Amino acid sequence: MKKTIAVITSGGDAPGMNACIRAIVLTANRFGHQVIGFKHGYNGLIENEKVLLSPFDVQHTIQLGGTILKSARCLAFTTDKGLIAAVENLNKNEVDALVVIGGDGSLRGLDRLQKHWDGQVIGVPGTIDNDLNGTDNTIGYQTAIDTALDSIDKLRDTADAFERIFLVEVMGRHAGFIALASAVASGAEQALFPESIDDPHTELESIVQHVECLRQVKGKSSIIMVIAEHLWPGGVSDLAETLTNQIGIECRPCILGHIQRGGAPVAYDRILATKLGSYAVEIINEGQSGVMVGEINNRQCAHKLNYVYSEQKELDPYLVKIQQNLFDVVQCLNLSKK
Ligand SMILES: Nc1ncnc2c1ncn2[C@@H]1O[C@H](COP(=O)(O)OP(=O)(O)O)[C@@H](O)[C@H]1O
Ligand SMILES: O=P(O)(O)OC[C@H]1O[C@](O)(COP(=O)(O)O)[C@@H](O)[C@@H]1O
Repeated sequence: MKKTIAVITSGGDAPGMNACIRAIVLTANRFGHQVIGFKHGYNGLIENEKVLLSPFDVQHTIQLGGTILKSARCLAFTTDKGLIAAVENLNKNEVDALVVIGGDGSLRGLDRLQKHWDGQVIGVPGTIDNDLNGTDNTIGYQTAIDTALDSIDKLRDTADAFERIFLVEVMGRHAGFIALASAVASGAEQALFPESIDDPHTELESIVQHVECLRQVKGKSSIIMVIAEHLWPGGVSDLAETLTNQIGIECRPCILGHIQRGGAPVAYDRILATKLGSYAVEIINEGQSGVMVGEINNRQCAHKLNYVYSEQKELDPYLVKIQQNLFDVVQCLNLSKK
């Protein structure tokens, strides 16, 4: 049966969203479905801001960062009035299935929508934060790590030249995936992320001790600390100032910010986005609804929407352990004293 499939990109944009839109359009076209793109996330559904998407419209977009459909956060969609307007426009356009490419908030919104709309709803994990269950990687995460890594490598050059201490803030809202991965890959001497720290202020003493021990072990040498955003009240600038005062060595802050959301998607994200976009259309054909598509151990899968966002996704415990062990200088010093 030929269907009308609507697609939006919502919340923080992520490299690979275009590759996913492309895969949805090309796969849908193969089955004779029509695709409507609504623009600016859920705002487009409420305002009926739409564009028909043909294979021609998505050609040569696989390599582009950002999203050709634009993205946004949309407070109105969280209200009953906004939700009703969105449902009315979906019905008015005779949409059979809605695909939302976005993060946990977008998928929460989609879960709410499905209770008020009869069409099929399918989520696709698109966020640099990787904070969704039901998939090993979200679209954009691998690119964000590489982007952060590129900057941290450059910081290391200048940090080494001046033998300085840098505190680098990376994104991740309430999840430490980008912080942990970019810290391990860059050889950062310290990684601080929400999953490893309950109350940052009670950790200050151990952070200070860690830096002092590093200086003792490594001599006057550069130190890179990767810190997840929102971890330290006042951010890395405040932490850098606090550390500078405590240890008497100047610590410099560096906030990578939205640079981590941009750029061409790496091959992994292009391929993942292509697989998940195609798979989303395939399960629409099967009549599925209320699920997010994902990939676990290289196998495509679909999990209920409320499963993917309800629980905090676990970091790789082995990676957490070795990041801590490799730079457990406090223990090194204690052992060398024995
Ligand atoms: N609990 C919710 N109910 C309805 N809509 C929501 C809910 N949470 C988020 N949304 C919608 O999804 C949008 C994107 O969510 P947000 O958390 O900002 O980004 P992301 O999807 O990238 O995590 C929000 O602006 C809002 O329109
Ligand atoms: O661009 P904004 O609205 O300031 O949002 C910043 C947030 O968006 C992100 O880049 C992506 O998060 P989401 O995918 O959940 O929107 C977070 O890492 C960051 O905290």
